[in-house]
Amino acid sequence: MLVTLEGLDGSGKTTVWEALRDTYSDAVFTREPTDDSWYGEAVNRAIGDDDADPLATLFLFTADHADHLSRVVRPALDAGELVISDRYSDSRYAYQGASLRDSDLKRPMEYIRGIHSAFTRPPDKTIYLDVDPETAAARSGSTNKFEQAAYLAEVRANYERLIEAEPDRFVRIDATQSPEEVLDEVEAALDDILADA
Ligand SMILES: Nc1ncnc2c1ncn2[C@@H]1O[C@H](COP(=O)(O)OP(=O)(O)O)[C@@H](O)[C@H]1O
Ligand SMILES: Cc1cn([C@H]2C[C@H](O)[C@@H](COP(=O)(O)OP(=O)(O)O)O2)c(=O)[nH]c1=O
Repeated sequence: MLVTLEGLDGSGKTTVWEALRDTYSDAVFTREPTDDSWYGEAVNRAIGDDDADPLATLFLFTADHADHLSRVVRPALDAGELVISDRYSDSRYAYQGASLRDSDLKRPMEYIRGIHSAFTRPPDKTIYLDVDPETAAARSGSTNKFEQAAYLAEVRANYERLIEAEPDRFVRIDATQSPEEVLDEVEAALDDILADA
């Protein structure tokens, strides 16, 4: 089973993801962008470059996803493992859908979802940590171009469109709560997901 964690920078995904490793120690924990491949390194170069071309950045993230699927996700799922990924394809739809809003692409998010539909492995469930852009930007320290409140507001709107399109796949968690409360709710949601599997 593939469960993904999604949310704005600063929503608390990594904090939750780290804590879950103790509770679900048999699961395969992974993330996007990957941190163990040259594809992921190329992505992080683009993240750190304010002049990086947005369309080229989309394809770097997508290349990293293709490698992540073949090297990590599909083998683990084929072995019957529970896979928990900190960010996955919804981040591409939400973030690059926003960063390409002024491009020649008429409907960027739909274009990106179309590219992925030819090869991706959709999540079975997605836990969405919901937080307002101002809180998210304040927590993340606005350290990179993706962490600015105005941009995060567009990303959040894209996430809401994804949730509206697939309400049964998403579990919304109020991430403005304390870390302990957020983690309690995420673990309860994950237990429910696994019980229904
Ligand atoms: N529920 C929370 N309430 C307040 N601060 C939080 C919460 N969750 C995480 N943080 C803090 O916010 C910052 C970003 O958390 P992180 O888990 O890295 O978020 P993300 O991976 O979603 O960007 C960290 O300093 C973390 O300690
Ligand atoms: C996976 C992914 C991440 N991102 C962005 C979100 C983050 O700002 C940045 C790096 O992701 P990450 O290292 O997960 O940052 P954070 O832990 O703060 O969420 O890349 C995309 O724009 N598209 C993607 O497909």
